[in-house]
Amino acid sequence: MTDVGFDRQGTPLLDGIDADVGQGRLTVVTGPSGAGKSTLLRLLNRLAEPARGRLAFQGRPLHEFDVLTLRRRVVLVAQHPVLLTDSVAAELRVGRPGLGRDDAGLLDRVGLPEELLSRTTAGLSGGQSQRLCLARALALQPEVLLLDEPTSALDGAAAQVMLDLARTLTAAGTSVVAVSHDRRWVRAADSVLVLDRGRLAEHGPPQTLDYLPEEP
Ligand SMILES: Nc1ncnc2c1ncn2[C@@H]1O[C@H](COP(=O)(O)OP(=O)(O)OP(=O)(O)O)[C@@H](O)[C@H]1O
Repeated sequence: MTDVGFDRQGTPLLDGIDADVGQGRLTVVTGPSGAGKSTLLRLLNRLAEPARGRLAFQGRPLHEFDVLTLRRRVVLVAQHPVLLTDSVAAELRVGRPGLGRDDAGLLDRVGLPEELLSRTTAGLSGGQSQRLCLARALALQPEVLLLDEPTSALDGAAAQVMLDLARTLTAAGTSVVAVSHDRRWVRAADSVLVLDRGRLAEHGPPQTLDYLPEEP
């Protein structure tokens, strides 16, 4: 991101954002509510388009990518899960109809039991739905995973599974960018972007930051 800005109804919502998301790194975007964190994440796979500045992925301007191709490589898991099918097994195949018999493995990676495979999506809890959306995203084997508040619907143990998964993914070369208010995520990050009222207030490894989220 180079000098990136985004406006809503003529008012700058993000401005002057300069940042790098390195390959195989965990980047955490944090800061007060309404600072523009989700909007920043949406810019990274063209769910929002910048009003100013430049975004590039692997050296190529983001606007040159075919949107569908980009969104299969840079996959966003939204804060509020949207399930697209009526069964857990079908949900895992949304992006990869030819997916083999790795369903149980995908569920296991996000901390869901294999028994869910025979269930409908209708009866899932918020936390289960959020994790199923993440498993659906993992089926695409993304190069970059964008996570918006990945632990907002999870208890402490399940939240730790998510953080461990993020670190496993980065160790395997996937880049993870997560919006989070959780101090554990901030402390575990390779790099942190602190947004405040649409500006990049701080950017660096966690130990160099003044800002620490209120949530434990
Ligand atoms: N669809 C929309 N229409 C109008 N305003 C919006 C819309 N989406 C976001 N905003 C506003 O843009 C600003 C930034 O929103 P954004 O969701 O990016 O912030 P955030 O830092 O992710 O907040 P939070 O931590 O509360 O999720 C906020 O003031 C918000 O009210």
